[in-house]
Amino acid sequence: MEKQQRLLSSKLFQKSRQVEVALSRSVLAWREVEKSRKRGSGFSNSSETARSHGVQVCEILSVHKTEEDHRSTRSKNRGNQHFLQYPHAFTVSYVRRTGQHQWRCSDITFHCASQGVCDQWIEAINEQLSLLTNRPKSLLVYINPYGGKRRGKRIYEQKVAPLFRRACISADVIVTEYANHARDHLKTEANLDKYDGVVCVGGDGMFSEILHGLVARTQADHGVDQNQPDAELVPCFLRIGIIPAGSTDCICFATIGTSDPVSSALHIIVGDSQPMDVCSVHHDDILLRYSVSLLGYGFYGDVLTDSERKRWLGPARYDLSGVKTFLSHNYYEGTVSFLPAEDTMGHPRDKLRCRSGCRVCQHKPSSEDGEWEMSEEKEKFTKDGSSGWSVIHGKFIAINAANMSCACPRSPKGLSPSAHLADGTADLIIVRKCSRLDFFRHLLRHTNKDDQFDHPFVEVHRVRKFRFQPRHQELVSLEDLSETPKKTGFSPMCTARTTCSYSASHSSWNCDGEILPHAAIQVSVQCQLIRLFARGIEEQQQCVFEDPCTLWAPEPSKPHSAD
Ligand SMILES: CCCCCCCCCCCCC/C=C/[C@@H](O)[C@H](COP(=O)(O)O)NC(=O)CCCCCCCCCCCCCCC
Ligand SMILES: Nc1ncnc2c1ncn2[C@@H]1O[C@H](COP(=O)(O)OP(=O)(O)O)[C@@H](O)[C@H]1O
Ligand SMILES: [Ca+2]
Repeated sequence: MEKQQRLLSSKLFQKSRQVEVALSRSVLAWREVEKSRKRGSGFSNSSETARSHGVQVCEILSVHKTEEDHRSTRSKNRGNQHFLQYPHAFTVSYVRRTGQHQWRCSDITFHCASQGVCDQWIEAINEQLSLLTNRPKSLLVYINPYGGKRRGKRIYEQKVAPLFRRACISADVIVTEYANHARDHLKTEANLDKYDGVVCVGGDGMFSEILHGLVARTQADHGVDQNQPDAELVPCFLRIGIIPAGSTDCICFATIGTSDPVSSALHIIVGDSQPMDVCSVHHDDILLRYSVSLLGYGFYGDVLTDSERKRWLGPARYDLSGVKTFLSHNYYEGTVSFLPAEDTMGHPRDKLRCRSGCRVCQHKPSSEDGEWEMSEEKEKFTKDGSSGWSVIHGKFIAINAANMSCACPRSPKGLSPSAHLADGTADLIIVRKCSRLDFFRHLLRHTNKDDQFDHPFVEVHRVRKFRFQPRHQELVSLEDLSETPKKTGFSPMCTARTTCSYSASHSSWNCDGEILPHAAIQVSVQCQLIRLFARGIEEQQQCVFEDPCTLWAPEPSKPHSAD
């Protein structure tokens, strides 16, 4: 094992135990000094039995002097010789993994013999922390006070703000007063030069506001016309952090592995960075919206439309509307065309799950790559009327485009368990007209380990672009492109009827939880357009880091000791 260079080492006290403490560029480690060798000076490498503990420097939040606490500890330990010998203390706050992707902040206090040693430790750790340049120092926070169970403000103030303060991060907080407040503020007013990131406290709908504000601002600053479906969009510079306080929170769940405000805050503090694909949704030459999670027509569109009328119910509205929509059992007729992503490493039905450091996402072809040019060529060729695009006419219960897994507490593996966060593709899931029982079987598989694509009426394709054209396209006036959705009218020629009273020729698109006013859309995946303060879901073993024991190996020359 490669030996790490020790920057500082001391014999200190932790609780009532004497410990050896050492700092390298990457690890802060400590281990109990064995009784037999307590009188010796410096470190010994002969101890194979003492248990080493350690924390990666990149997962230390902060270090500070422990004055108040220390005094009370001293009085508690009156008479204890060690505490009289070690009257100064410093506390290190660090990330501790508590299972199921949950992170917590833990503190450890080390007691030192002199003020000088204590200061030296604080300075040395702070120096290493200052080298971590990806950490945000200043954040712009938007809170939706009405998202989810209306707990956004309390969650931020009680769970997140204290951690930001501990990590010396300054935050300007805006509690939104109306829908699209955050989007418009970001788009036109906010002085973004002041910040290292934007934090969204709310659900997927609130995230969508931040996304639209930031992407629109970035394109405006670079003179890019978002309405052009072929425009090359400029990636957003600022990262976005999500503090989950909504109803589904699938963007947070699928990028961190849990929807937990404290874990999210810690990922922001350590300065994680996760690139994310964004789907642009156009109707002819007008940009309708962007989407990062689910674009769903039919079932999920109908669930959303119905649930909006039940907002007062909070997150439970989706379950109620889900059952109602399921019983309605509507289907819709139309044409789906898509450009398959043939040049990617993965497939929607493989077992290559997108995890922290995902190789499929790293492999994504860049615009300079031959691979990418080839697929662009193929597309042009197709527009002339030949191969490349695939076309499906039919009757569909649901058409879902999952740009990421869409894992959430309701469906822990998500709509498309092997979809990738940043590979430049989306998984297009087509559920054809089938019986209620079959559709129920398909839905049920979103909640267990069975393959939801293993049905004859379901097909799934990994795509770069797709289009949908409903069978009977109503005429849409330009006013209909405004943000307030209008209910589509019944076409007199409407034939896509169901056996139930609740039926319409067209459904709506559910775009990250917002209703789209158009049924006919053209969608294109914009590879890695944004970045989140996240790292993707960690494999359980990824929490293990380099063994701090290497720090205890003997130094060739005397280490810089602060004993
Ligand atoms: C039989 C049980 C079936 C359970 C099926 C669960 C599937 C859940 C898939 C969830 C995909 C979520 C994709 C994310 C969407 C969000 O962007 C978006 C906005 O989130 P926000 O409110 O935080 O802003 N959320 C949504 O659109 C919510 C979708 C939730 C759909 C719930 C559907 C429940 C279906 C229940 C059917 C039950 C049939 C029972 C028959 C007796
Ligand atoms: N102050 C506000 N008043 C009303 N609506 C708001 C406000 N701030 C944000 N919104 C809107 O609330 C909607 C739902 O927000 P979200 O945080 O996603 O909660 P949920 O997950 O419960 O849907 C979004 O469409 C967002 O634009
Ligand atoms: Ca993707």
